Amino acid sequence: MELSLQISATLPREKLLHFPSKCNPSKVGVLYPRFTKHPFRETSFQSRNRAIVLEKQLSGERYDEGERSYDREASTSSEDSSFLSLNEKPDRNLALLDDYEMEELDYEFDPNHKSGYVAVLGKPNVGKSTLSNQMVGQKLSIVTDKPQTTRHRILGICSSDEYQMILYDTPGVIEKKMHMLDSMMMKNVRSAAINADCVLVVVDASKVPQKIDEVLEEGGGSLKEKIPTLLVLNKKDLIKPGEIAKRLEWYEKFTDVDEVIPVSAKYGHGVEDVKNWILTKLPTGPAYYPKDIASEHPERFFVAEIVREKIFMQYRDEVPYACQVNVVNYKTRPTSKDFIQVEIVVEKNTQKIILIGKEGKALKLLATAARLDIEDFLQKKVYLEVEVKVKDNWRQDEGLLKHYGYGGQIRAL
Ligand SMILES: Nc1nc2c(ncn2[C@@H]2O[C@H](COP(=O)(O)OP(=O)(O)OP(=O)(O)O)[C@@H](O)[C@H]2O)c(=O)[nH]1
Repeated sequence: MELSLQISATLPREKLLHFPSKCNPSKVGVLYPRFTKHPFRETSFQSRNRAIVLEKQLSGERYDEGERSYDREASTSSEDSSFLSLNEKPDRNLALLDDYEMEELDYEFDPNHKSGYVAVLGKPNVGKSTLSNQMVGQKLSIVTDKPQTTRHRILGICSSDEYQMILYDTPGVIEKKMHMLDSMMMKNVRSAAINADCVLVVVDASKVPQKIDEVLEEGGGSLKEKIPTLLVLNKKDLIKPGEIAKRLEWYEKFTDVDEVIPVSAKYGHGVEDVKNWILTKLPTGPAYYPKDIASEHPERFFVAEIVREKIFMQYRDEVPYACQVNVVNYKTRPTSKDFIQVEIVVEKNTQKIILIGKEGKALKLLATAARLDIEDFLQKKVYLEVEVKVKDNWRQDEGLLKHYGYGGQIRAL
């Protein structure tokens, strides 16, 4: 029989001060509030294409392949509007505005404006998410002290008046692929570098230096042209200055990268140098996305990620890795708190029992910690309901994995 327990997140904030000793809340900063992305907002290239297609449809004129991509999107979106593709890099030309749009949007064309895609690669736990979050200026990827917490490519957007960098924070490159989930995650890593204008390979400075061939191979080995590559020597705060110089020398000598920059992503040291290096590699061109958005992912994606982060903080060993978090219902209610229903899928009943805890206490603690962060992120009060379900071997089930968003698409509605 399917055992099920629903918990609403109503523990008072004070109770949260008593986290179990194994989790360290200070490791996870809350930086959500500046997020301004609306999930259904069109990007400039989408709106431009929509205008062209509609205009040509009205006049009976044929439209070309590039333009038709909007049309296809429009026709599939009515049947399957709940999915958002993460694989395609938009055509740079489509981001260009015509004279009419420039006037309409009061847009001044800057011929020196730079824009492009940056893939952030590296082994698990080296600090890729921390670096990406620092660059974007807010927390988009979950950061924990456990390896392999990032499961999706997170598209973070870092804009200023002069540039727009689109960052793909990827799951760490893993050698042993234990589950189909691992293989599907690696597939996403591969396509990240294929789409990139430059690549950052992040390594942990506190560890013995290692060749990065495998990381580069997973990240885009089949590419004919070499993409400009920066080696980011992260966690420099953990070693002595003399050691940093030795590591730097080793990586310059034994890897085929264009430059090595030591940083401490956690404390923001050297992050500006990384940005400056990227700027020298990005082509000139207009912004791909409106300047005020920080991610292409919809809010519900981040809600699920926040719950997942809290699971990593609160539970031990294999349990967090066996959890999949899905937002199954998300209702915005203008006159009361938003209603969010989340399911946590685990593989075994024993994991479910651990998640729920004695008299449901552990799940209640988890739900409350998640609710507080979700409220910070959304900047409004929510009613959060959390349910735990068992789905045998979900990490090996291709159909389920695609449904959960590991096939390059995520649910947007
Ligand atoms: N001391 C120190 N710790 C850091 C630094 N950057 C990241 N960390 C810590 O390293 C751990 C892993 O960081 P993440 O950013 O989650 O690493 P990741 O490479 O994205 O990990 P995966 O999700 O496994 O791919 C966290 O505990 C971070 O706080 C740094 O510059 N200095």
